[in-house]
Amino acid sequence: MEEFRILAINPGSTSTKIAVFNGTNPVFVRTITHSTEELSGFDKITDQYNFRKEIIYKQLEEAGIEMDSIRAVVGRGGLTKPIPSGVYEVNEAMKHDMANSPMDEHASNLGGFIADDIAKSLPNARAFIADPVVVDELEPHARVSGHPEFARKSIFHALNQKAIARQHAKSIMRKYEDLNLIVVHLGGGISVGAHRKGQVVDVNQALDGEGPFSPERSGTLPSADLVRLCFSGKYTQKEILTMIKGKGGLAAFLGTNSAYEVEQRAMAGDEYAKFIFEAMAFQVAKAIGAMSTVLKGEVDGILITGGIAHGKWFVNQVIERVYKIGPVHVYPGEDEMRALAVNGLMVLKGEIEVKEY
Ligand SMILES: Nc1ncnc2c1ncn2[C@@H]1O[C@H](COP(=O)(O)OP(=O)(O)O)[C@@H](O)[C@H]1O
Ligand SMILES: CCCC(=O)OP(=O)(O)O
Repeated sequence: MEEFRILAINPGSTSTKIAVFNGTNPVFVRTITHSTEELSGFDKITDQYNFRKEIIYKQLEEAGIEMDSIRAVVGRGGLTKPIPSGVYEVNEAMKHDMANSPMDEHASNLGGFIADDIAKSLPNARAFIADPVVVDELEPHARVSGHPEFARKSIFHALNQKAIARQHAKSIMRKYEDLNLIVVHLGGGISVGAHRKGQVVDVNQALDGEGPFSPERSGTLPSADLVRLCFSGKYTQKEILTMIKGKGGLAAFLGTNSAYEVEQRAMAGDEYAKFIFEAMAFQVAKAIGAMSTVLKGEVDGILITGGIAHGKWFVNQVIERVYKIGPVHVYPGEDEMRALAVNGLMVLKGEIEVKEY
């Protein structure tokens, strides 16, 4: 029997990832990285729409991918309203909410729009998103911030955290729903989630709120100092928001969003780069420690994933601080492309029900 062909599209803050699967078999996989410099030419992330779409079409064309046989285009989902984990067909309500999100922007928003656009240009394809960044399974206590004016939100690498957690559970012949895991995604943004029996009951708001600083984000900042800066007249609102997301973290300290470059610089003797990179590892380890208390110390595993998990030196810096909390497993890169494709495939085969947004 002929396998369904799926196109998976994953716009991240520092990359665009594209993959074509025949059934569960990847026949084309490509990652295009974007430097801070390259992206700083765009005022808003929505302005990157044509840039990212053209990259995708160019890559597919150069690879000679036969498009008409594609039956599903699955994009990484963005800033819709908070929703349960699952696969959602792209519809007008979703596109409206992504375009008018009260949250600041994120590249994953483009995933749903581009998937829809490509699917509409094909003879027999549907557009979906799967486990978008707004998957919300927080327990009630985790929603409370320090002031009733602010509620904590669940915005994180839901797709990869869940995919890696399930992959890990399978590898040890257990069910994801039976395990307590701390999953750490080290990408352009960094999220650290407490997965209790298959539910992400707490996680840092990795977009523009809190947690460790990351290649392009500031993470938690001292709040009163931030307020004073906002009212100092030195910066516009947009400039301050860009300090928090886009040009915060490594980009602010070291002028690059490439953790790979920072690691190379640190290894070549740049003491300042090494110090900042160590500080990032320190903050990641501290977040893992915090999530272990959410799980009341019952931690079956700490899973470290994302692009930066390729960097042994950084990962070791984290491990030496957290190995007493629970067994650590490293899954470098991500399983997002397969997760997107498999989710689309399961819908096409009728194995899971597609959810309506
Ligand atoms: N071999 C490596 N060693 C260290 N860091 C790496 C390596 N490969 C990629 N990275 C870093 O991973 C980060 C991107 O991670 P990724 O999960 O692809 O992010 P995103 O999807 O958010 O764009 C970048 O800072 C990149 O430099
Ligand atoms: C918005 C949370 C997900 C996230 O930060 O993704 P990237 O690391 O790809 O920017």
